[in-house]
Amino acid sequence: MTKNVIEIQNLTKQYGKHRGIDNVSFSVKEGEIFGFIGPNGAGKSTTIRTLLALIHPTSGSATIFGKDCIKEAPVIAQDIGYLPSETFFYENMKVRDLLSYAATLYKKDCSKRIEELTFRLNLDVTRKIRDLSFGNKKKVGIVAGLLHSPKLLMLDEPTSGLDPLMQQTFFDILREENQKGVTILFSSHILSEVQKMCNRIAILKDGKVISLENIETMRSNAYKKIILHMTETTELQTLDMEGVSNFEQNGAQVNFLFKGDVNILLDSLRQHQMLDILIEEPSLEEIFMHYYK
Ligand SMILES: Nc1ncnc2c1ncn2[C@@H]1O[C@H](COP(=O)(O)OP(=O)(O)OP(=O)(O)O)[C@@H](O)[C@H]1O
Repeated sequence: MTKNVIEIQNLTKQYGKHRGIDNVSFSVKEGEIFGFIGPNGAGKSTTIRTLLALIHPTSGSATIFGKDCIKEAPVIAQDIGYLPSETFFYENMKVRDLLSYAATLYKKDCSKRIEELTFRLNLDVTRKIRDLSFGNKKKVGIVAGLLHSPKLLMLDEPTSGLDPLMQQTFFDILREENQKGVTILFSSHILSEVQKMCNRIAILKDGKVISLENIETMRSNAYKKIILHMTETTELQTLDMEGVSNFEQNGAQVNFLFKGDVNILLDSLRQHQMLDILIEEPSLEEIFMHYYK
């Protein structure tokens, strides 16, 4: 049976009077890419920071590699790579020096891996941190998180600031790591990137895990948001069809969510004159409202 790399039991973090996370429980299996998704303020960072013992839980417990994540934090840290959502580095240091310094935290020679990663991410190691753009600082964070070839990666909103090409390179690197057996906890508020990368996801809302899903199940239940700009304001009676929900018509603009065979939908729409059609991914809030009906 596959081992659990992370096991979280009833983890609660209260920031004084403010809710951080409330009774969070889930586990991540060895070799999994596990998505951790939720809107801003849901508690993703709080969960990750508690697992890393950067903050202490109010109650509950968690283990990583079978060890208590608070009591044995220093031992566990040797095998974890962490990419925080916002990176803070010594602004005056050169990238090369900063990465060499980060490598001294680990009991191994990381120089070859630093070279490989900075090359792949096209990161100029001769520049000072303060002269880097937001995206390039993010790349420094990625290299710092991966340089010791950890067995577990905890990535908190890792793609913010990376251009699409770099995101692709970064995803390629993550997939290669995963193929070597590395387990990945990937937090995001972008459903599409989680769907692309992950095997399973936990959905967090208001500090609570509201659902644990297999990504395949989630995909087969995927909603699309459809926005139509009509040439006239006639009522779209024909859209009273299976798979349509949250239907709203405002003059010539029509919005609704659709789940099902898009060909049937397009056949139905063909009967109308339209100026434009937009097909978008619904927001997480919309999915929360409709996916779990
Ligand atoms: N240091 C703190 N003091 C007080 N409240 C905090 C603190 N850090 C987080 N919180 C609160 O805990 C809740 C969870 O925040 P958290 O940063 O974990 O969410 P998140 O899912 O990572 O959101 P985001 O996507 O915006 O980073 C929020 O309501 C937030 O206001």
